[in-house]
Amino acid sequence: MIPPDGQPILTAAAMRAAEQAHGDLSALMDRAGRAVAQAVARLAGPSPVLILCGPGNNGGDGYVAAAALAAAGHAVRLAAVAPPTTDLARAAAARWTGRVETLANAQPAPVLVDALFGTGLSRLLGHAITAPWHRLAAAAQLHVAVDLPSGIASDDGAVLSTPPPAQVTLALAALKPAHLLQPAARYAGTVRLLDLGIAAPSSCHAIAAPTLPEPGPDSHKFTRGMVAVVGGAMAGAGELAALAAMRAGAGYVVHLGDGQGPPHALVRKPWSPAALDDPRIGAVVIGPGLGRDAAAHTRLDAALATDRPLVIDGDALHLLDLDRLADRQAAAILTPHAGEFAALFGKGQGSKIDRTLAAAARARAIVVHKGPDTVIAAPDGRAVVAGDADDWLSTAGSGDVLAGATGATLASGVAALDAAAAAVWLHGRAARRCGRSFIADDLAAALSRVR
Ligand SMILES: NC(=O)C1=CN([C@@H]2O[C@H](COP(=O)(O)OP(=O)(O)OC[C@H]3O[C@@H](n4cnc5c(N)ncnc54)[C@H](O)[C@@H]3O)[C@@H](O)[C@H]2O)[C@@H](O)CC1
Ligand SMILES: [K+]
Repeated sequence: MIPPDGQPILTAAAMRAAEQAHGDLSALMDRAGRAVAQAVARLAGPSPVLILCGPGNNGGDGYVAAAALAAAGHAVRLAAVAPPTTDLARAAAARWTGRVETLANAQPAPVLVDALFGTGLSRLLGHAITAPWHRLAAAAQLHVAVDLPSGIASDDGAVLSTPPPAQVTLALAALKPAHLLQPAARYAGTVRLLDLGIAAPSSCHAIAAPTLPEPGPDSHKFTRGMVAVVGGAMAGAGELAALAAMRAGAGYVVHLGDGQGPPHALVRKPWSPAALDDPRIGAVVIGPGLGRDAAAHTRLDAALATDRPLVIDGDALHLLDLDRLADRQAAAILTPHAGEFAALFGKGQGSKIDRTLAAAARARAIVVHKGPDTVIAAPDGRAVVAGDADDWLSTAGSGDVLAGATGATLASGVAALDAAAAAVWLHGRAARRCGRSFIADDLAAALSRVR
């Protein structure tokens, strides 16, 4: 049971291609079912298990798992929604010599295993399936999904039919987008990967703890990374971003604009375009509290005209002409939430991952598409997905904190995609450290503890 951090994410088609390339599908199902049995046995302890099997290969995994649990002496029953329809599932079902109960009449068990549908789900689940399944799940103490919670769309995380939430989802061979994308991910509970020994290459991965440069004996404030935050109409938002940049590890942070007060470590200068010419600046953060007036336009213009790496957030995203990015050599990271993303890139097509990749290609920049799930995409087709954001992050200023943290990681010298992913990771972890009803200032402070 491998944690999802850093693991490849595959669409259903890519997963099928990886299975085909492996060749021996029956051996693969055998491995999958046994791995599920082992995981369920560990989770269930001595408690009796009821496995619900669908007609396809997800159900096939369920039959193999049931046979393996029974062979190990575990109390296990099985209920099916329909007879198996694939050769693989039929062969798997033949290995289960126990009784096959109907879903409608099945009695509850303390541990319920959902092997109804996986990556092959193609339509809504009927009431004849959902009603007894919800009844059985409500009576169970532990609900485990095989590969995916049934009823959710593997590739885009849509919920076709609302499943009873699982506490644990056992992803087979690789993660699927729905394990991390909302709204599906909230039904998956804790996701654990079962390694089936097949190569599952992907340019899309789950977020993982970053490797960021550590200060050494020869470090000084400018080698740690210098960040310039462009202030604007709402000075507090820019200052919050500046504070976050300091807490995320930047050695020197300057706020260009109005505003005063602590922290004393923050360097304050009045806005001037010339201030951006300092060659020591490793990243310019623009957008938090910038406003949308003529002055804001001028400041964004000046930032785009520099050769410094940029983090573009908030108001600056509303003023941004994407074509201006095409001529720039230095990296740019855009951090839109859903509304800003739609305004900049339109509705788009496909999953949040597809749409963010298309946006990154269009902008020729790293795009951090924020939300309860955050997708970070690069123009070269790589993507990183962060699931399960802390719900308490829905607080004013949390985006400013992310923008500032991104300035720090970008100024530290790591590649732009890694810098963006690192900041998202630090931000997410900081939120967890803050507990409940925290404010953005607490979040910025917690970045130090996460670093
Ligand atoms: N990833 C891997 O390496 C492996 C995957 N395997 C399993 O194979 C699964 C995919 O199997 P399948 O492609 O057979 O797909 P599923 O088992 O997910 O479902 C397909 C079957 O369900 C029917 N169906 C789809 N939606 C329905 C609905 N709403 N109501 C009623 N029937 C519906 C289809 O007509 C088809 O018969 C994976 O999720 C995984 O569990 C394993 O067996 C082997 C290893
Ligand atoms: K399932």
